Amino acid sequence: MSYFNHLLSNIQSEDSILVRHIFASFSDLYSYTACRQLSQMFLAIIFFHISEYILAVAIHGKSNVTLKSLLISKNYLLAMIFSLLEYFVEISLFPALKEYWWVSNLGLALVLIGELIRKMAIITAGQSFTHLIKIYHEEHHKLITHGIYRFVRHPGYAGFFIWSVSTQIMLCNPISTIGFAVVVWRFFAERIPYEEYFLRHFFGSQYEEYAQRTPSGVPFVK
Ligand SMILES: C[S@@+](CC[C@H](N)C(=O)[O-])C[C@H]1O[C@@H](n2cnc3c(N)ncnc32)[C@H](O)[C@@H]1O
Repeated sequence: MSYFNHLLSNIQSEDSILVRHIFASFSDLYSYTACRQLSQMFLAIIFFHISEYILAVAIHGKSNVTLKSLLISKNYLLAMIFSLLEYFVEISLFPALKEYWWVSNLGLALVLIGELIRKMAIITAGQSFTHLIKIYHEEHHKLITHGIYRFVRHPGYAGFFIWSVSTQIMLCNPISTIGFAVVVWRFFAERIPYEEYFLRHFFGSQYEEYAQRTPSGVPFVK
């Protein structure tokens, strides 16, 4: 009996050494830092795209919404893949860079703020908020100047700008933080005048007055 107990305890202690060894190697590869930051990133992305689609269906009806409302383009995918590559290279070569928790947590807070601003815009504008820019005036398209649109003219874009750049701050990715800021800013700096050309056409002086008293919401875009 005592022999078996001895054998059992030997096996248990050898097992636990082995298990600890496996866990140590596993945690080297997938450290707490990487697990937490990457989980936050994937949750942020999944929540953003699925909620965009669900809101579009809820507001415009399923028959008027396509998978394009998931807002996943080829360029967007490439940017996200680049940012993950940057993350893996940096966590392997300069792991200390990912340990600036105040930076990562600030990014997380801004991701939530950006998401909230964008979703407030979509809900406030309702049917007037379409993922494709309207170039013909439809009857149900009303000028929205209340709620979050009282403070900025493009809360949907401002929210996305904050959200996308902050995903990179959250990952402590310096190159992608700058890259995302430049690319997303340029995209909106071109899109806003184009969108407003039609809004001025649809709503005339009403839009002009609104634009005069309300900032765009995207930095350095008038
Ligand atoms: C993707 S939504 C973005 C809306 C807005 N730019 C924003 O960032 O919240 C684009 C559509 O919203 C419409 N839109 C933009 N501002 C609007 C406003 N203040 N009132 C009504 N429709 C607006 C545009 O005509 C366009 O078809």
